Amino acid sequence: MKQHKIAVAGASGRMGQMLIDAIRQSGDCELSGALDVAASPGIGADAAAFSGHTSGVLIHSDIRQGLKNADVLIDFTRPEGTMAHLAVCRELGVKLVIGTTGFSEAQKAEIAAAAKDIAIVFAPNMSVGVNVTLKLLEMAAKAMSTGYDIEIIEAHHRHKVDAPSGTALKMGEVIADALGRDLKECAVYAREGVTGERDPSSIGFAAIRGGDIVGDHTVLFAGTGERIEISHKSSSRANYVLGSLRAARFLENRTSGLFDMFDVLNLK
Ligand SMILES: NC(=O)C1=CN([C@@H]2O[C@H](COP(=O)(O)OP(=O)(O)OC[C@H]3O[C@@H](n4cnc5c(N)ncnc54)[C@H](OP(=O)(O)O)[C@@H]3O)[C@@H](O)[C@H]2O)C=CC1
Ligand SMILES: O=C(O)C1=N[C@H](C(=O)O)C[C@H](O)C1
Repeated sequence: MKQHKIAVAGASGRMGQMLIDAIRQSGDCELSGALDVAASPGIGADAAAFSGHTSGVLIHSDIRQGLKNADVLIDFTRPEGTMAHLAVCRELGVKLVIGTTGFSEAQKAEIAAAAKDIAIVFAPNMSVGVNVTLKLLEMAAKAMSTGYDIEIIEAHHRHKVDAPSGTALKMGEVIADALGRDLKECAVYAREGVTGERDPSSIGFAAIRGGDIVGDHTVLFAGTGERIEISHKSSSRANYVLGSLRAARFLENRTSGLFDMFDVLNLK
């Protein structure tokens, strides 16, 4: 019995395609709709065609059409796409798993407001490993609150459009919170020229883009006579896909509220 009727936004994208295949292979999920932007070459094609299968679901650009049979929408698109999907989900009472990154503060506030009416899981990284790493970072930051310089280094494929990654920013937030700092005040996103000595209260970020790197994150705690590196490396997007389906299942009995992967994985 297929319990979860899932629509996928960004159906022709890297995450969308893998998700559609994972839904096909799951025992309990059914693809109920597929969305993409009007200009996408995938519009009108069967959503599973890329993997040589037939789902019977065509990729639409009409959001209402794509959502008409869905319990939950999983969105891996761009912030402007997510915001358009969010408005229609709210209107139709469709739950939402948001994996997209790169939102402004105003857009995040709109997502939080919509969660008063519909249940939403919103997380910059759906992988179990990354979320466990976030917990490790919380502990490490508390234990190394003085005498250690903190730098966050991330590497992603050449197609990624936002930097630093949503995950790197989340790592920065978790560490800043653990240290009683405000990331907005202590983050350093770029260094060039005569920068002066490092401010010990700063949290630095470095973003590397190249090739087909799926997603690597390292947090460096550099002290005196030692340094500690806490790393997570993705070898495929399967971890994000499996986490997204867990998030969709988690929403089954929830009608409203804003959740993250700590809620889904019981890490709070
Ligand atoms: N939370 C997590 O665990 C993860 C998050 N991500 C995030 O998910 C997002 C997508 O990543 P990825 O799949 O690699 O990206 P892709 O570019 O491969 O896919 C994005 C998809 O969204 C579509 N799209 C683009 N703009 C819009 C829009 N305005 N409205 C609706 N659809 C749109 C694209 O269509 P077209 O190709 O025609 O432009 C494409 O189908 C990124 O923000 C990324 O950072 C990625 C992996 C894991
Ligand atoms: O764009 C990607 O690929 C990824 N984006 C997410 C992010 O910005 O953190 C998650 C993962 O790192 C892959």
